[in-house]
Amino acid sequence: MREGLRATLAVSAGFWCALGEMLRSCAARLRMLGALRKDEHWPARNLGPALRWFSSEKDFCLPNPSWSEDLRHLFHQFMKKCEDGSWTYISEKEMLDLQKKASELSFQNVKPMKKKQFPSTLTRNFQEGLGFEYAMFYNKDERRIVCLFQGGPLLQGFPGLLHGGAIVTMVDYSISILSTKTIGFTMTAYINITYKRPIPIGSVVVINGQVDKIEERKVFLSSSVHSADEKTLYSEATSLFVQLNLEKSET
Ligand SMILES: CCCCCCCCCCCC(=O)SCCNC(=O)CCNC(=O)[C@H](O)C(C)(C)COP(=O)(O)OP(=O)(O)OC[C@H]1O[C@@H](n2cnc3c(N)ncnc32)[C@H](O)[C@@H]1OP(=O)(O)O
Repeated sequence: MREGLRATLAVSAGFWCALGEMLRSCAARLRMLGALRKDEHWPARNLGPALRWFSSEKDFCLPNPSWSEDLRHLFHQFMKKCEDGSWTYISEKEMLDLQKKASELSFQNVKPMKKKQFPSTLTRNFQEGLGFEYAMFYNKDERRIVCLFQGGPLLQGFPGLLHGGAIVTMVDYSISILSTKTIGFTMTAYINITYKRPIPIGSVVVINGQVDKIEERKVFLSSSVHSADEKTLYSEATSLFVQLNLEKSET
């Protein structure tokens, strides 16, 4: 009898969780689609606050209701690739740890922000589905990084298309994690990007970054941005990251 009751409660809890997830998913998709509606003046009404206060407890790299089927599909494909250890999933915690360590570095004339004022990195400051939705995977042996990226309506440039600055931001951030994981903290010295095709807002792209060459403190990288089906090459970039000379920057 008690077993039966427990099973009923478990089924019912599962049902409410699934229903809650479904409603959240619909709300996030509707919010994104509402923002994309052509007859709506931008900024769209009823979006709620567009910026979020960052919570370190949540892993924003995991699928959320605003993720499209394409993004979920690619995410699960890459999670499978992680099973043999060749690729590793980069969790939000790992990114936050890097960011925390980075915030401890001292730069000339830069006052570190107080912890309370400290939001996350640019790419995490938007509400779910409205800005940068992404997950990253790292291949240590091949010195590669893959970022699965879905850009939301707040990243609009031309109507319905992603702003080039948002694209290069995501490329830069991905390869900055790659170069940092390869030789320690680095900063972008330059990034040369060629935009070949426009990216529709809400579509999923795959950013591939790789280390081409390391010369002492210099890391040369190349990257590309493709559609999820790999048929369209949207952008290509070459860049130089320089490992921080901490002795110099601490003075
Ligand atoms: C995951 C993290 C999470 C952390 C938190 C999340 C962070 C995400 C951030 C994403 C990435 C960014 O946006 S970074 C932000 C944008 N970038 C910046 O603000 C960087 C500003 N620039 C600088 O601070 C500096 O110029 C550096 C650090 C890049 C380099 O200065 P330095 O350390 O004094 O090095 P320096 O001696 O000048 O140069 C070292 C070597 O590099 C060469 N070099 C230097 N700059 C260039 C250049 N533009 N083009 C060609 N070559 C160059 C020099 O010729 C030299 O070669 P040789 O003579 O040895 O052959």
